[in-house]
Amino acid sequence: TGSTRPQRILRAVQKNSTRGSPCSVVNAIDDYCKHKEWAMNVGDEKGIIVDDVVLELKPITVLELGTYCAYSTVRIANLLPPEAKLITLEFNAESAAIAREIITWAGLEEKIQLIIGASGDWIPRLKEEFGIETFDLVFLDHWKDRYLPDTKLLEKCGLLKPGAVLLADNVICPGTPDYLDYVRNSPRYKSKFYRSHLEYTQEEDGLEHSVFLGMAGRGAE
Ligand SMILES: C[S@@+](CC[C@H](N)C(=O)[O-])C[C@H]1O[C@@H](n2cnc3c(N)ncnc32)[C@H](O)[C@@H]1O
Ligand SMILES: O=C(c1ccccc1)c1ccc(O)c(O)c1[N+](=O)[O-]
Ligand SMILES: [Mg+2]
Repeated sequence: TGSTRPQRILRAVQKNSTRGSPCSVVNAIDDYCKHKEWAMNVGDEKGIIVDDVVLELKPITVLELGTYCAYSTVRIANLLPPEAKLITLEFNAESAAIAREIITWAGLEEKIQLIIGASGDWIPRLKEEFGIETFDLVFLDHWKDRYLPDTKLLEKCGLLKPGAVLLADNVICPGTPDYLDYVRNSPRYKSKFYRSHLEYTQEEDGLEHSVFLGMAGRGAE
C-alpha cells in the first residue's frame, strides 16, 4: 500500500521546511504542489489575496471550513494578531492527522484548534463548546455544495456579527453557483469578487469576499 497525497505533502514539509517557520512550510507545500503533484490547497496566487484580507481585517476569531493539509490554516494563522484564535473543521480523519502534524511542525498549535468532524454537526456546537461569540472571518473551502447551507447555519446560530467577512474559495472553479447567488443578492451581504486562478494552474477561479450586514439587512448600525 503506497502513501497518500497528504502523507507525501507532510514528507515534503519535513524535508524542505524549517520547524517553527510557517512561511517555509507554506513555501514547501507550494513548491511540492507546483512541481511534483497538484493538490487542492488555496495556493500561492489566491493565497496572496487571502493574506491581504487577513492583514486588513485583523480578525481575532477565525473559522475555516475544510482543513485538508492545513496549508491555508498555517498561512492564515501566521498573520493573525497574538491573541487571535483560528478554529478549523475537517471531517476526513486521515487528512486531519496530517494537518495536525503540519500545524505542530509550523509551531502554530497554540493559535489553531483543529476539530475532526462535519461542519453541519459542529457549527451549532461552537458557541457552547468553545465559548465563541461570533467569528470575524470565515474561510469557506470545503465541499462546494456546503457553502450555502453552512452560511445559513452560521446566520441561524448567531455566529456572525455585522462586519464579519465570509471569504469563499473556488467560486468559479469548481464553482459555487447557489452560494454566489445568495451572497450577491441578499440584503444581508455586501459582496465583491477577487479574480484569480485555480491553484497551481491557469484555469479561471477567484474568491468571493462578503461582508455580513446583519440579519435585517439594515447594515451595521
Ligand atoms: C479543498 S480542501 C481544504 C483545503 C485547505 N483549506 C487549504 O487551502 O489548504 C477541502 C477539505 O474539506 C473537507 N470537507 C469537505 N466537506 C466538509 C464538511 N462538511 N465538514 C468538514 N470538512 C469537510 C474535505 O475532507 C477536504 O479535506
Ligand atoms: O472540489 C475540488 C476538486 C474536484 C475534483 C478534483 C479535485 C478537487 C476542489 C478543487 C479546488 C479547490 O480549491 C477545492 O477547495 C476543491 N475542493 O475539493 O474543495
Ligand atoms: Mg479550495
